[in-house]
Amino acid sequence: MNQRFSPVHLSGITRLPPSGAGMRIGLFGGSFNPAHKGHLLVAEQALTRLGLDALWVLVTPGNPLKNRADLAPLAQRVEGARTVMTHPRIKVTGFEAAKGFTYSYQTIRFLTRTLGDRHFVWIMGADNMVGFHHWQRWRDIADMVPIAIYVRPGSARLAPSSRAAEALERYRVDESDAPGLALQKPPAWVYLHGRQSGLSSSAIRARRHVSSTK
Ligand SMILES: Nc1ncnc2c1ncn2[C@@H]1O[C@H](COP(=O)(O)OP(=O)(O)OP(=O)(O)O)[C@@H](O)[C@H]1O
Ligand SMILES: O=C(O)c1ccc[n+]([C@@H]2O[C@H](COP(=O)([O-])O)[C@@H](O)[C@H]2O)c1
Repeated sequence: MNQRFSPVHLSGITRLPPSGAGMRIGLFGGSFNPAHKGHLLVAEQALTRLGLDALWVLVTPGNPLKNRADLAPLAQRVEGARTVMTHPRIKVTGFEAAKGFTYSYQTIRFLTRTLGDRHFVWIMGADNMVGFHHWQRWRDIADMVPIAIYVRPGSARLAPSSRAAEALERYRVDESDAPGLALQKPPAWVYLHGRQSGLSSSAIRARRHVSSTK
């Protein structure tokens, strides 16, 4: 077996990062197939704008709504995310795989129950807000944790009129109140505008595919 992906190595990537009572922690889930600077932008903006103590990058074993045919191994995606998102308050983990979690509501339920004295915020790009109503138990997610949406080219106009955004409209928090979001009782969500990145993992994969077939 390739040493890099051995079970021993995997155990190191599936640990939960350390944290303490009262900490404000952003949960930034994703495929990161591969990670890119757009992810770093969202993570850094979330840290600053939401006044977070830490941001945990949760590298999913596989988005339940995406085809896994070209999904790189978890260890490789975690390593890539650690390389791209170097920041003292950003921690990358693949812990959902070790727990056997498929859906984000499982992850959020587990974290909010077992670490009930932390203040978690779920973070996602605007494209995920557009399809959020397709997620397993999305209304329960909104009841469990405040949510921050970060603007993304291509979804900037669609996200605010998405089905989930309309259903949750009355819980929307003004952007100027974003620093207090982590302490708000859910449902509560904010739409963050700011610097945008046009990068995407699918475009990177497509470019790699073209150059490998040349
Ligand atoms: N350029 C970006 N701007 C804002 N949010 C982004 C950007 N790229 C990714 N995100 C967000 O980061 C999280 C993880 O995204 P993911 O790993 O699926 O990357 P992706 O570039 O969207 O991948 P793909 O192109 O394969 O769908 C998601 O919440 C996604 O909305
Ligand atoms: O729980 C669900 O039904 C669900 C559906 C789609 C996506 N997600 C999660 O959303 C996060 C972003 O996924 P992705 O592939 O857009 O990077 C990641 O943590 C996924 O596990 C979760």
